[in-house]
Amino acid sequence: MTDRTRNNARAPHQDRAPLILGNEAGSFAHGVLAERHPALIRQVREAFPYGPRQARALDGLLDEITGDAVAPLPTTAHDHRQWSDWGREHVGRPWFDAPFLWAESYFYRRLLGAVGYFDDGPWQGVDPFAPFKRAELDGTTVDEELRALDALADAPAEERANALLLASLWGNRADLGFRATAGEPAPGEATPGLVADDSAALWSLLTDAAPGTVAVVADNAGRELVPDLILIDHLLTHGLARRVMIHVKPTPYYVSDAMLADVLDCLRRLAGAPGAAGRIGGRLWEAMATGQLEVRTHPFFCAPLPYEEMPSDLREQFAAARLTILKGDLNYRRLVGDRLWDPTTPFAAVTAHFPGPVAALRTLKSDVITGLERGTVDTLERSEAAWRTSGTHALIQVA
Ligand SMILES: O=P(O)(O)OC[C@@]1(O)O[C@H](CO)[C@@H](O)[C@@H]1O
Repeated sequence: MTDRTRNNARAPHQDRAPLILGNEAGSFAHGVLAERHPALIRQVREAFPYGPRQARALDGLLDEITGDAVAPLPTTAHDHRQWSDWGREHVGRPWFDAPFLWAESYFYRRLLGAVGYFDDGPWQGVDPFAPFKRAELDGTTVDEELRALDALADAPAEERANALLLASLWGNRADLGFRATAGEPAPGEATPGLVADDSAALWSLLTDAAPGTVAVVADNAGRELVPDLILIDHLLTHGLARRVMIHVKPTPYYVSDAMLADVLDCLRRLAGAPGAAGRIGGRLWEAMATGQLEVRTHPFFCAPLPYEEMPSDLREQFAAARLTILKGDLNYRRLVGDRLWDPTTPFAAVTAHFPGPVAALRTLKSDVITGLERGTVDTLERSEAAWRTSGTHALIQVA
């Protein structure tokens, strides 16, 4: 048992920070529920020739999220009981009054229901976000990013490692959910900056003397997952990890979140590229075949719950890992709790529930933040109003 598995007590700060709700006009959370979600329904509706039943269901969902109370899942849904349990306090009440994390998660579940994702029939399992993910992965930006690997091939190992870590970190900017609202600027257009950098601690946990299993909890597909996979290749080929488990979502979620199909698309994209990228793709393909790289999934990854409440089977997997790397903003919100923390609240305190060493690689795209120095917070507050949500800043935090 590690110190962390013993330390399952609630962090002392846990009850003091308020949960983020969607009902504060002008807040980031309110904007997501009021603007981003309706825009997303319209985009999905246009991206497929859905039949009248699906179109009606999407229109109904649009009406519901913009005005009506939260409706339950139909009693015939496979996960009806689970969601009625999770939604006991929210169903029948305004969408905006629910916790932001719950409302977003339930929105994606309802969207999948509207397009018939779980129903018997030809639309079963058709990812409503696939056209957006595919367009991004096929784009020329990915070609450029893959070509840049050739220049890195001869760089000293440490320089290469740090460049790949940063590429994986900043890959999190390419989040298609961000693009759902027309006119919203693409994230990260301003000069990027790290607000916390524990990269030295991260590398110190990964030693080639006694490499262990590394868990990577993936976030977005495409332009985020490609650099994640490249980083994983680096860990495996340099003996910094004996095995890597990459955890992905079981169903479509938050627009661009990665599923197994997306991992396969990215591997094909890499393997089909010329130069260093193609060699990396070939090695990863082989690593999948030998089990050195394993894709895993779990229903909890689409649950509206913080990691503190993860089930024991997942907890055991993370406890067994030398390091778990959690990618992206949503994983961060679920790791520390979707709360309005004082930004100087220690990261180690709010992640004490996590069963093993954990690293967060995240660009800042929501109000949640912990573990900052007071001076950093003061500088950020003076310099830019939207530093928490615009994706212009990022962090590497380790505990
Ligand atoms: O987890 P990711 O992909 O980095 O970000 C997901 C995200 O864009 O979705 C939410 C809004 O829908 C935000 O909290 C968050 O920024």
